[in-house]
Amino acid sequence: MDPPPPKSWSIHTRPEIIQKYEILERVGSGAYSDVYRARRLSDNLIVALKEVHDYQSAFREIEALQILHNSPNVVVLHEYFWREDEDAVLVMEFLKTDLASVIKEAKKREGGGGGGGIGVGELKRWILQILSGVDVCHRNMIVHRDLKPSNLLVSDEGVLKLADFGQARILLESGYVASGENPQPYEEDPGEPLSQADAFRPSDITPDTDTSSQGGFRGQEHVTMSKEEYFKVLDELKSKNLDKDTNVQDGDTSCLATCTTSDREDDPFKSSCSFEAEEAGDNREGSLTSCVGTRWYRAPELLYGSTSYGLEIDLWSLGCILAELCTLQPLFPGTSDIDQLSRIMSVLGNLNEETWPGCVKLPDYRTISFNKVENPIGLEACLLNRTAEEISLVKKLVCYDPSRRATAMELFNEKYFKEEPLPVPLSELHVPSSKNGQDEDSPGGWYDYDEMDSDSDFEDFGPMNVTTTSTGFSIEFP
Ligand SMILES: Nc1ncnc2c1ncn2[C@@H]1O[C@H](COP(=O)(O)OP(=O)(O)OP(=O)(O)O)[C@@H](O)[C@H]1O
Repeated sequence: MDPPPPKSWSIHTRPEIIQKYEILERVGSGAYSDVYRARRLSDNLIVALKEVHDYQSAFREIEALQILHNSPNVVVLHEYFWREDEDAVLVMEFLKTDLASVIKEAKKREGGGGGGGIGVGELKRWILQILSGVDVCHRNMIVHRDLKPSNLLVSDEGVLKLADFGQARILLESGYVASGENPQPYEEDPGEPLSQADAFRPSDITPDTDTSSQGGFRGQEHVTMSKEEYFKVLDELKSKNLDKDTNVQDGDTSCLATCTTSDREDDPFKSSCSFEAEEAGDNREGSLTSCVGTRWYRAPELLYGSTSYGLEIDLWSLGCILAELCTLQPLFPGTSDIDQLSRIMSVLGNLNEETWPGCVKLPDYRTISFNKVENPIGLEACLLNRTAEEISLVKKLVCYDPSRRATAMELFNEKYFKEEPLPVPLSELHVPSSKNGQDEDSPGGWYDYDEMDSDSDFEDFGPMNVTTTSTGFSIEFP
């Protein structure tokens, strides 16, 4: 029998919750939350109760999940509890495993000679599900900002669902995202899930009529749009957003931008934010913080401090995830932001106007410079023994210039998914029975990215020369 959960958590003392749910155990903790497995007393449904300790994170998650309601590859929000001065509690469908565990198990099979890795048909099915989830977010102009294998939850049946929208933002017009009012308690009505009136809820935000005609901002209709049309819509929305932004503070909130010469005395990166940094940098006027996402999956524009990025940051993360599914190894497992960039450069080559027109305008472009990478190894070297089609898929996403990254919708139409071996049905996927190695004390299990905790870990670099420049410093790794 499970030991009783600790009673010190506030969720156990809230009558509105314990009247409806029996809390069974704590299944995980994140930067902003504790998540419990619970039983809904009315019908014994097993649910996840996510107690979110950060107002903004809770608001964003609720807002995004309501807009994405009924999307098959996004976790379902059944209900939420929201009261002033108390943590929000989100009641979600319970999904007992995730893609990180799928990868971990596949690796074990490979090591044990049990058939090896993830079969191509399986790989295709996993990828298609991820693309479907990312596509519906992006057609709703929602940038997830923290895509990684452990945020892709998996049901017993093999259905993959995007979760953890605590860092998500809706890239629509200013003032369109959240009014600052508190959402009111909300309960899913299966008949008309998002139609309750009266109080403000994030679901009261309706899409811009100009753009909804372009292809459905809700649900799962898959509208065929060329890349040009798709980006035209995105560009229109982005430029509308920018027109209204009179106060974009590029650089102020960046991870590296604050490294000035005066910061160098002790540790040149002491001012770097951690990968779980607070989002104080985001503002309602449209300037975004670059301190989002988990480092290994963080796009180069974020690492260089951009505060005016778009959906493309998710596409970079997606590319890293696809590569990881292919090789069962993280593509760029950086131990600090600088190490992250240097790993990327060793594969893709130096960042310059040729590889990414406009990169010199990135807030931190001149703050730090890297040695010239004479012979970048290329993505092929990271994807040994994978097919040309698989390498090409990853290349379409893992490229410097964000405007060159393929959209999720484009990737759907790749020949790769229509060729033999075809994507397997869900029933043929290897679904782990739990999150690997997970226990109460180590909710993240084997895959908890401990090594990413520090942003100022220079030990891995070996010798380096730090030179003061007029704008900051330059580091050379001889
Ligand atoms: N619906 C769910 N069903 C089962 N487990 C879940 C569910 N949602 C979250 N979890 C688990 O709870 C833990 C924390 O969840 P989540 O990642 O959403 O929180 P967070 O505070 O936003 O985390 P992070 O630090 O990764 O941003 C994770 O181990 C996750 O797998």
